[in-house]
This record gives sequence, structure tokens and C-alpha cells, in this order.
Amino acid sequence: MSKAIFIRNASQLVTLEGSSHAPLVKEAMSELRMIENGSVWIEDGIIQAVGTDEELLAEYGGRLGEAEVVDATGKLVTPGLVDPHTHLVHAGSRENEFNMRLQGATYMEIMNAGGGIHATTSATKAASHEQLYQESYARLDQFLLHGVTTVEAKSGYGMEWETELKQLEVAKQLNENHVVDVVSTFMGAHAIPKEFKENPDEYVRLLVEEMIPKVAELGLAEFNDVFCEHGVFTPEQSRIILEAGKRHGLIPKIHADEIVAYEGAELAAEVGAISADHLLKASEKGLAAMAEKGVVGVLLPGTAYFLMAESANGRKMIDTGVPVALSTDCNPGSSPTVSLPFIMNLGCLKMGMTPAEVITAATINAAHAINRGSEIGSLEVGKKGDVTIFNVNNYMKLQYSYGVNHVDTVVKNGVVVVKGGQLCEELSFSKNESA
Ligand SMILES: N=CN[C@@H](CCC(=O)O)C(=O)O
Ligand SMILES: [Zn+2]
Repeated sequence: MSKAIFIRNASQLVTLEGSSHAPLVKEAMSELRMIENGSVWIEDGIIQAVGTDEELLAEYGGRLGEAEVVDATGKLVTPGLVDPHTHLVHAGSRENEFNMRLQGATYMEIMNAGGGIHATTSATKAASHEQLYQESYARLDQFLLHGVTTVEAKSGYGMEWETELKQLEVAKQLNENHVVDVVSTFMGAHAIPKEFKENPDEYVRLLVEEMIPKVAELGLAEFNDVFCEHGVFTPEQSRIILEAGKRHGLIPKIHADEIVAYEGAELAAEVGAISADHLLKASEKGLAAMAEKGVVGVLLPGTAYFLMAESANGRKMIDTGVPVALSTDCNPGSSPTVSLPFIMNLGCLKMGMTPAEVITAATINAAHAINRGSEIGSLEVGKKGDVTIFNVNNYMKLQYSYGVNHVDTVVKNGVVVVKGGQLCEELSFSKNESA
């Protein structure tokens, strides 16, 4: 059992209280439910009280000696950030492709020539379980240093059973051993493997009849994702794959309308996906359907930035009523970053979102995109003690002052794991010890 934590006197404490049941939409995305001079009492890993410092002192003043006090005077306190779309578990990097793209090659040209996702697939296949674990563990440390306490992680750099299994097992082990929570998605449908180029439907059959049932049976993923894109999986193939996942209890997610308009947003609404991600080219009809069905739009402005493409229109999506979340899309090809705060800055500057909206998008709405809205994403009684403290005194400054890591302290499951912007070395980062 961990010591109580008393975070005191934040200049702004963003609670986002009251939105655990459904993601926030439209104007409600700007309602941060902020408390000035705010404090939080966490015990046994769970938030016990949230209010002004005066209110909490009245309730817990007699127990001050029992708690580790974190002075947040002059600081911004938010729920631990949530990243709902990453390709965390992979081996290697692709700076050579970065160079090729700077000289005019496109992402799809590189992939169709056997690079891109295929290059990372080869590196991931060749890596041992231990290598993959260590590389991904180091990335999780970096996520934590940037204020992120929960990360979704997709497989998809195998596209054959053995390597998909290795990626999912690494993700499971990371979730067990690292303080950051890792939520798994099966993405065997990340590309058409080279061996199936002439007969992609045969690979779809393999996914539907063999891989998806095995993943579900082993309990290795909660979600099933597909790259629905011209030249990758067609909407019809995507529908077949997502429906198969549903039959096995895997919740659909979809990489939709990233490079060309392909009715991915419409498909997400039709199959009842929890989120549709990318959406750079999504149609108005598709976005309206997503808004109606409450499908979260996970926007990845870091990918557009890195691929030198025009960002998705976050402003229009919010005004249409789509619940919007933000993510790094951390992957070695189109977004090699772990900085969710930088992505939030891009949300403002490239997608017309406000500083308040991007906080909602990286906390409670991101939590809903991975079915965790009732556990994380807001600071309220009964939720996990996941808190990020920034060295700025107001939420607007977090986006205004960009390119700097403002994270001062991170509390995960009620334990201080980052202090003064550094990982706490005394912690072994084992969940069993921190919870
Ligand atoms: N678009 C497809 N998948 C990833 C990129 C993966 C890669 O290039 O390795 C994405 O979400 O951007
Ligand atoms: Zn992705």
C-alpha cells in the first residue's frame, strides 16, 4: 500500500469532472472545470478528494503527517495525459525514409517499394522479444517524462502470427512492469504483407479465421484496428475484418481517410467503432455520421506535420459534434515522437483548436477513445491517482510556450514517478510496488 499523496495549491487544477460517462463534444470541450488554488488527496492509488486547498485542509489537515506533500504552488495540474493511438512496440527507426521524403518521395511510394511499414516489419521480426521489450520500455519512460500515464499500443509490424504474438506479448509485459498503463490493440491489418500482394483477400481470410480468434482467445487485445486506405485495405475488406473482431469481442478502431477520402469515417460509424483515427480527408457525411454515433475522432497532427500534409480539420469536427481526441501516433515512419504536449500545440496551430479543447482532447476524450473514461482522464473521486503537474501557471501557457517540456511532476497510481522533470530512480517502476 502506498503513502497518501497530497497535491496542494495548484494555481489551476483542471478537473474535467463530470464527463466519465461519455466524451465531451462541442462547447463542452472547453469546460475544463478548473479550480484555482486547487488540491487533490490520493490514497491507495485512488483519488479521494478534489477541491480548493482550503477545503481539503479542512478535511485532511489532521493527517498531513501521513502524506507525501507535493507543492503545486504556481503550477498547472491536469489529469495524467492519455495517448490513445501509438505503435509503441516496434524495432528500429527510419531516418533514411525521412531523408527520401525530404527529397520528394511520398510515404505511399516508399511503402509500395517495400519500405515504410514493411521495413519496420522486417526489423521487428528480426528483433528478439527482449530487444523489443527494452526499446519499447525506453519509449514508455519518455512518454512518462512528457506527462503521459496511459498509452494505447498496436501490433501490426508482424502481419504473421509469430511476430504479431511477440508484439502483443511485449505490450502485455510492459503493462505489467512499467508504471505507464499499456492498452493493447491488434492490428494485423496494418498492411498487405508482400507475400499476399497478388491475393489480399487470402490475407483477410487469415486474419478473420485464424489470427483474430487466437488473439481474442488469448486475451491479448481489447481493440481490433485496420488501415483502411487506397492501396491497403478496401472499405469492404475493412468491414469484414472489423466485424470479425466484433464477433470475438474486440472493439473496432480504424485508420480512416488518412491519405485519400475512402469512406473510412462512414465505415467507423456503421460498424460502431470506438474511434476513427487520422481523418485528414474524411467527408462531411462521414463526420456527421461519426458525430451521431459518438465515434471519437482521434486526430494525429504530428503525422500530418511529419509527412508535410495538411492537417485534419479539428475545428470543423468539433463544430460538427465529433468528440475529438489527440494522439502522437508514435511510430517510426510517420510520427517518431512521444511528446503529446507538442501534439497539443499542433492541435492549436494546425487544426484550429483552442488551448482548452486540446487539454480535453488529450485527457478525458482520449480516455474514452480507449474505453477508459470511467477510470482515467479526469480528476475526480474514485478515479486512478494519475496526475501531471506542469511548470506553467495557466493552461494557455502550456500551448503558448512550445517546444519545451514543461512537465515537472507525474503521479501514477498515487505514486510520484517523475520529480523535477526526472524519472524517480528509487522506483523500480513495478506496478505491484506502486499500486
Ligand atoms: N497509417 C498507418 N500506420 C501508421 C504508420 C506506421 C508506419 O509508417 O510505420 C500511422 O498511423 O501513421
Ligand atoms: Zn497509426
